[in-house]
Amino acid sequence: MSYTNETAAAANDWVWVADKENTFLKGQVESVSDDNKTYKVKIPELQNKVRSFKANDVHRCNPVQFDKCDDMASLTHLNEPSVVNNLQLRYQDDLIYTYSGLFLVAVNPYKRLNIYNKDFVKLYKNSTVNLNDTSNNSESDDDSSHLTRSSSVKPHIFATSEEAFQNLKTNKQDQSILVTGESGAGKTETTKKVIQYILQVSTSETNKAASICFENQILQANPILESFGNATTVRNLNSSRFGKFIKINILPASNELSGCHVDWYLLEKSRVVYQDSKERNYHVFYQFLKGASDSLLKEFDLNRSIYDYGYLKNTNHTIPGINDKAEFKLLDSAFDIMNFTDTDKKNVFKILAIILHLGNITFKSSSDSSRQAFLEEKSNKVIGTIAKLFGISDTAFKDSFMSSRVKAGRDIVKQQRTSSQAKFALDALAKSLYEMLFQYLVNKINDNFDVNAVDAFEESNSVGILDIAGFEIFEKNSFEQLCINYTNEKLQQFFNHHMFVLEQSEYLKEGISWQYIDFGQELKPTIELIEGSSSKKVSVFSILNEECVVPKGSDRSFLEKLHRELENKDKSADKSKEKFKANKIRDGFIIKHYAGEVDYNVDGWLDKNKDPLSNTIVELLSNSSSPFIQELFDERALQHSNVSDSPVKGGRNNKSAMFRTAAQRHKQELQDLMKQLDCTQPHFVRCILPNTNKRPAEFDKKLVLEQLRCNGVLEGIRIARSGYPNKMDFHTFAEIGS
Ligand SMILES: Nc1ncnc2c1ncn2[C@@H]1O[C@H](COP(=O)(O)OP(=O)(O)OP(=O)(O)O)[C@@H](O)[C@H]1O
Repeated sequence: MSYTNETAAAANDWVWVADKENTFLKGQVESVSDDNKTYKVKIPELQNKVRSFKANDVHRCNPVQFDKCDDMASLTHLNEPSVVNNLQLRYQDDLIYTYSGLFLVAVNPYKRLNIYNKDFVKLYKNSTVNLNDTSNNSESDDDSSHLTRSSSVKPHIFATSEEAFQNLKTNKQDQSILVTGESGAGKTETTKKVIQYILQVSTSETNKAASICFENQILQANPILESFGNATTVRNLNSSRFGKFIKINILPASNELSGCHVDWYLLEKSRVVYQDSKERNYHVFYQFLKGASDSLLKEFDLNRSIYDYGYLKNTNHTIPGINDKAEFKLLDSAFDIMNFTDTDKKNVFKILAIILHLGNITFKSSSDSSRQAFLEEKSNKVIGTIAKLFGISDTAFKDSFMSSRVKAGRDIVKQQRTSSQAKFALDALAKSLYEMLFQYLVNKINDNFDVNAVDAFEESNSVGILDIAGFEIFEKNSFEQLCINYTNEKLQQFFNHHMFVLEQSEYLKEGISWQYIDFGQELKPTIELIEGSSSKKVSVFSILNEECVVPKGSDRSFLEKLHRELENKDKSADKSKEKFKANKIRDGFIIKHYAGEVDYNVDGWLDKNKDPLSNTIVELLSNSSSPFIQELFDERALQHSNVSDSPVKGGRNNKSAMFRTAAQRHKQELQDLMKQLDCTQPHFVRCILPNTNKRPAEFDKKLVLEQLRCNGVLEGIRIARSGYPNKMDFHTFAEIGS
């Protein structure tokens, strides 16, 4: 990437040069070719060897007074190596937070730093400065104040939290803090720090008891979300496998906490039935089996050995530093604090037990030519246990996954499934149940906050913290990556547009005539390619949804249609088509995202997008004799009917027909999120993974650079530089001029 306003280097200048092994090295320019295209540079780290470089691979170093600078936007020479070098120098001194214009960059320290205690809260409390202060000579008519972080305190997540809190109080406007980054980069820890800070500065003096009780509840929602939504992965021992948006409501007049609400996105439900080697299922399964009482386990026909369960037995059972038994105790008390009754808790554990048993239904390898599924002998007992827990009959349950109903002309006929089809149906049920359980838990947490909401009649404002995975480019990219990359594309668009609005208002305030480009528009073609628009009906999602309902639709027919409809063969002016490329060699397609080209493979996309549950099983369970199971499936059916284009027909038993595809659901949820974010004043945090070994003090420059390219930090710099890159307040300008 090159930066338009970067000044070219001359002889004797110190520069950064590209280097395969070290990412970049420092050197001194010996000479520049007449056409300014080639540089000869002497490199001390390579025994003063002189090497030739193309101009694009040579970037000027900053004067030493800029070393470890707090805000990288102030660097004289703003280029990739300078940004990475500044972060590295700071990281070595445990300065993990750095500003880059509107971004707060946070590099994971992988060690406890003593920078989050009460003294630090005190330091940052009331530390913002008012940009509209008259002493700043601003002639703005705008009567809202803009409180921003002060340069007298060091960059910190508390400074960003304080900025949000003060703007909420002063302008009575909702705030958002958007935290993104790779897995293990520190998003969840950062989110917790924001919550910790907001809770500490917003505690009301007048209603202290109520406030502390509420604070406790907000903090206790976390163990529940982590037990059910986090798992050990290769990257992170406690990885959140879902995105969340936590809104903390505050009464601006009294600073009192008044409520809280959690929304969640993209739970990785495949983990319930399958985990990569060295990874685990969701924490709660291990906590439950290790920590529950003997009588509770007996009630659900479970025993303690993790090796006895198909969905757990191939996973790492013990993780150093994680005590599942102790965590179960914490979960149990979190349930109590969140007002879950004993019956509620039993219902939750019952679903976990059903899922564990579902993984134990196994099939004989079939020798018969029909390839019809045959159960292993011991599975009949498991089926009996599951049916009892579900509150349905054994035979009806067995029938629901051993056979399917297919349309033959006007009739519906029963067809026996093969063992892999039956296993697929069972796994689908386990995954859906887990997702429904997660939804139930979040609903219950939110209901509890609503009941405890302080002074519901007074208007409150919120600080919303979004903790969501950043852009993903893996070796193999599937539907899940498309959803997360599409989300990040939208969030980047939101950032670019926000920056545009801010810059534009600056120029207007100063009376500068300037045609500023809305960089948010640059992302539109990619977003439209994925989700479609009123003018562009055909998109990746629309084709995928269509293939899920047409007879004989398959991953292959989906891919063929994508190539047919979206490839820009006629070189039309359709900008979104420029963002699409077929990849015939790898059975997939390529999308040009802002963060780079991503190669998607379409294996399994139709199954991932469709309702994984058959009508038969939904009907069966919504008529269960267990009120909880019935309610769970009623809830699901209601969700479907709310968004369905067609009205509910045929009453209760027809509810399963109202399903939304995963793509439709995610598109809708994202639209709702963006609508909420649009009404907030946003703040942006980018978490950075410094190494893949989870080690303190290790800084992998290449890894960091890749993240800065993907997470919009370098994009932000590019945009800033396309306007007036350096801004000076009036006094300084006058001083320099005189
Ligand atoms: N500010 C911090 N101070 C100390 N340790 C930290 C900090 N941030 C992150 N860590 C360490 O890094 C680990 C991973 O962080 P975290 O779980 O927040 O990552 P994440 O970005 O939320 O990952 P995922 O997307 O997988 O959930 C933490 O468990 C902790 O050990």
